[in-house]
Amino acid sequence: MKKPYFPLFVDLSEKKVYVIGAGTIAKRRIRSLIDFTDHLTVVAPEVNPELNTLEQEGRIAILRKKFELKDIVDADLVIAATNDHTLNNDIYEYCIGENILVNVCNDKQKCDFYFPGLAMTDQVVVGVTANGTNHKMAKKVVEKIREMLGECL
Ligand SMILES: C[C@@]1(CC(=O)O)c2cc3[nH]c(cc4nc(cc5[nH]c(cc(n2)[C@H]1CCC(=O)O)[C@@](C)(CC(=O)O)[C@@H]5CCC(=O)O)C(CC(=O)O)=C4CCC(=O)O)c(CCC(=O)O)c3CC(=O)O
Ligand SMILES: NC(=O)C1=CN([C@@H]2O[C@H](COP(=O)(O)OP(=O)(O)OC[C@H]3O[C@@H](n4cnc5c(N)ncnc54)[C@H](O)[C@@H]3O)[C@@H](O)[C@H]2O)C=CC1
Repeated sequence: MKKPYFPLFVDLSEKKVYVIGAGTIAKRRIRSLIDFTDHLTVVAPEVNPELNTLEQEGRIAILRKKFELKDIVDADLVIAATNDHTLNNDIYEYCIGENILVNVCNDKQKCDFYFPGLAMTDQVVVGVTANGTNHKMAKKVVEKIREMLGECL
């Protein structure tokens, strides 16, 4: 049986994180990531309005353009979250070749790491995965943990 993924708590504060795509899925991931890095760049021609606000607040940078591989030459971590699956796959292939950690949101086989559901307070960070098998269960567990942490505050 495949072994579960280890919950490694990583210092992303100085890492260059790129999210390609700026739709529904990307927005949720960006909302999670901004608490962990000051170097988050989004590349997409169409951008969810909530992300414009984060840009105005200086919390993310946005390149409003179609993605090109040269956009991520200095990347440490990449999330491919466009609705173009061929492009997501190209991003995956490039990142694997360049040893850049990559997550492709529409294909769990193309993820160096899974994106966790997050529950956070000032003192605690909890990340939850169902090992790629059940994002609905991950969501349910996260909601329970959020309630529990809320009760402790
Ligand atoms: C494997 C994984 C890889 C990765 O890292 O991308 C992956 C993969 C996929 N997700 C899909 C769809 C959706 N995922 C969500 C939500 C979440 N997905 C998350 C993680 C992961 N998703 C990774 C580990 C999963 C695990 O732990 O088992 C969470 C935890 C974190 C986050 O994304 O922020 C977050 C819940 C927590 C939270 O909300 O707090 C919703 C919305 C919802 O559920 O409300 C939908 C819309 C559909 C719906 O509504 O059903 C599909 C499309 C196929 C399908 O529909 O099944 C795939 C592709 C595939 O499975 O191959
Ligand atoms: N939203 C959902 O609930 C689910 C989404 N998915 C998958 O997740 C992926 C993303 O879904 P959503 O966020 O809902 O899509 P969306 O349609 O909301 O957003 C797509 C984003 O990709 C960007 N994009 C398209 N072509 C691009 C290019 N050449 N360069 C840069 N950016 C480009 C668009 O500008 C847009 O910001 C898709 O592959 C979809 O199949 C799968 C299951 C559920």
